[in-house]
Amino acid sequence: KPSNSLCSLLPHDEYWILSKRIVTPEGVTSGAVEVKGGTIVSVVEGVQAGELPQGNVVDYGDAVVMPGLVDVHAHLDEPGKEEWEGFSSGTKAAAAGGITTLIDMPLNSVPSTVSEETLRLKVDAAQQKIYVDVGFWGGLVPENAFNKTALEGLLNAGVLGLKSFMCPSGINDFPMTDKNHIKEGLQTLAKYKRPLLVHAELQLDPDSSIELNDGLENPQSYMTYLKTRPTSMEEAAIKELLDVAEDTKLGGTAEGAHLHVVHLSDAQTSLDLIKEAKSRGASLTVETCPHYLAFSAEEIQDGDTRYKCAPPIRDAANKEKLWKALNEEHIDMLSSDHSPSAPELKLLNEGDFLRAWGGISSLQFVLPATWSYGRRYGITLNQLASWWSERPAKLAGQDLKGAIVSGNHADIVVWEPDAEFELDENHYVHHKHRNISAYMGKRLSGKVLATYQNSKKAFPGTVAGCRNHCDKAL
Ligand SMILES: NC(=O)N[C@H]1NC(=O)NC1=O
Ligand SMILES: [Zn+2]
Ligand SMILES: [Zn+2]
Repeated sequence: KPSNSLCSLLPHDEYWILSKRIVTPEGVTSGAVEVKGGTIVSVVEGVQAGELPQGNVVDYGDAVVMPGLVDVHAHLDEPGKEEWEGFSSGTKAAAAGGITTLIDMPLNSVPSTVSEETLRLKVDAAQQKIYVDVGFWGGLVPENAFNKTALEGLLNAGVLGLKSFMCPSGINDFPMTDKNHIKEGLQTLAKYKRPLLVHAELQLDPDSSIELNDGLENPQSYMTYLKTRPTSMEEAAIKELLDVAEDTKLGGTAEGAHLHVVHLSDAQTSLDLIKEAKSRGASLTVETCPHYLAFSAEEIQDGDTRYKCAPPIRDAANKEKLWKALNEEHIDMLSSDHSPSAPELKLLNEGDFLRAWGGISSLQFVLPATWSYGRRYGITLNQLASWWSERPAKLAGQDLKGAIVSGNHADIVVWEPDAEFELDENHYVHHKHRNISAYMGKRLSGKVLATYQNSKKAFPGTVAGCRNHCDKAL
């Protein structure tokens, strides 16, 4: 149930969104998207405002009309960690950033979403608070991995798939899984034709970070942190995963299940291993996140723990390779991995990279961030729609989302690629804590003008002619 403080669009059940740049799977076209009862009825090519019923038309000129973003990886932290983020602040940030569907991760809230009961707590906590569509991943943890009844209960209760960690997650009630847990979990997922999302880092030598903690190296230097999580950790995890990925092939023991590697940072051997497994027929996809594409380790200032995340942001050469892999379709999609904490845990005063919370806060800015840094690599609007909408919708099993085609949900973002803005103190940020976001202080291009979700306008809330709760809207 969405928030009832949402502002509905125009006082019409049917309306047209007009633009010279509508991004459809066939390409960019000029015309109108016809919406009725929250569904896209048609894309009318070449039509002009004057040819449509007056009053029911919003003409956006040459602003881009694109499918709303589907963020398959965000941590909203409710219930239990309301002081970190929340359904209300998080989904307002999503709407303001052009995200119309967000799939919440099973950890960082208390309790973690690892059973039917804990999923109910999530759903209850979200009631009346959400401004965009929200779905949930469940957790695959040692406790439920060999318990088919428990996993089926969780899947029957509505999680869209499962997520597991191959290294310590930093959350006590979300322990890591090994290869055997994953192999077993995939058997159940096969029956439901659902994916397993994996945080693929494997700690080879647990002692290495202790040495660094002993003060031998400067904990305020990002390079020190980088040494604690080398690319070999991603490589080792992916190597183990590839074994079980074989099971997802046609005719394999887990045919129907799907493996998805979250937030890939290493664009070299780890990516090569993924490519190989794909070519052998494994049902496998991989995502990366805007922070790996926007920033590089060399430019992170000493003590600026806003940039601490796992896996870490690597060097500039790696960043170039990530863009190349995206452009060549070896990386399938993007996600935010919005993972904020209470500001105190970022230890911004001490600037200790080894002890600060690892997680990037970015939700509201992922579209302009991808565009601002990506336009230098010649990315197209259709690529953006594919990485941010079409493929993530498919991963989450949302067949009626992710593309502007008739019959789909009217989930739409309207944005202006050439409009620039400064993320300074005057910029309205909906995240619970603006100061911990890695993008604050940056200048970005790509301004979201409006976000439509089903029969509503989710952002901005105040619309001419709307008499519905505008005071409470965004
Ligand atoms: N628990 C949690 O959100 N961890 C995330 N943070 C991060 O930087 N990487 C993650 O997996
Ligand atoms: Zn992770
Ligand atoms: Zn995450």
